[in-house]
Amino acid sequence: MDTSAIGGCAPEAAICARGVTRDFTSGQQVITVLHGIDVDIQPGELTFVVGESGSGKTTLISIMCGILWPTKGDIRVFGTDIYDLSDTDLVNFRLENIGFIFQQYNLIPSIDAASNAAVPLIAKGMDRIEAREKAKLMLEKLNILDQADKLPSQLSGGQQQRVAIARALVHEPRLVVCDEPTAALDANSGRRVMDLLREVAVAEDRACIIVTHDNRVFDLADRILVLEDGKITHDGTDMPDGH
Ligand SMILES: Nc1ncnc2c1ncn2[C@@H]1O[C@H](COP(=O)(O)OP(=O)(O)OP(=O)(O)O)[C@@H](O)[C@H]1O
Repeated sequence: MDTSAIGGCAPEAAICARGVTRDFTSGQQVITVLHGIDVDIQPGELTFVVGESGSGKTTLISIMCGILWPTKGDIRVFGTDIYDLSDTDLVNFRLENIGFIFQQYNLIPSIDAASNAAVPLIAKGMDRIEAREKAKLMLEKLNILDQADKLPSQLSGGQQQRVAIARALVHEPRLVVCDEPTAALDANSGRRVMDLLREVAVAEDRACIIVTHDNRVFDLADRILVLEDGKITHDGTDMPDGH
């Protein structure tokens, strides 16, 4: 495998980020939100990204999952330099390899929960009936099979979040990226979702990155990265002292 494009990338890394910088323009002002992030995410690990509001967590994971271009720097996901791909190849790469759960669930309002959860399978060409059946198995694991025929508007916030989680996991992607996946859930449902993320997303050839403020689940992390003002200030198996 060619590792020349990104310095020091282990071929087995799930994600290798080098010098990742992201600027946003607001009026005349340019704000640098990420300052040259270098990090490797290992397969088989549940990695948490924590940090104050505005520290750049969502920006970082959006870049890692191929939906937000870095201003500078490189990202390699399972050996592919994703921002060197054409737009079509990047869409296909995401479809094949990445599941994401964002704070906005982005469910399609006109189709029911099972069809929403089946979207990645249908996009990959699976027959609709088969895709719905597979999606229902995931809804069952998330304890909301009884909501399968309901429209998103008929579901509570926590139920909608679980449909979004089912949609992210249904095609068994190698990389799962989640922004606050337990935010709308009670403690038991939150644990259940974390167990499922571990079960589905963490295997030798897979990885899962979770942005969370939820200290109820910190003990489940294999690795915790703390982001402060767009820089990684802590990288360890636990939270830094005093947190
Ligand atoms: N599209 C954008 N245009 C301008 N500024 C942006 C944009 N997206 C993010 N920002 C700014 O970048 C900074 C980091 O945002 P980001 O959402 O990555 O932080 P975060 O750590 O995920 O915060 P939170 O925990 O509140 O979700 C913030 O100051 C935010 O206002």
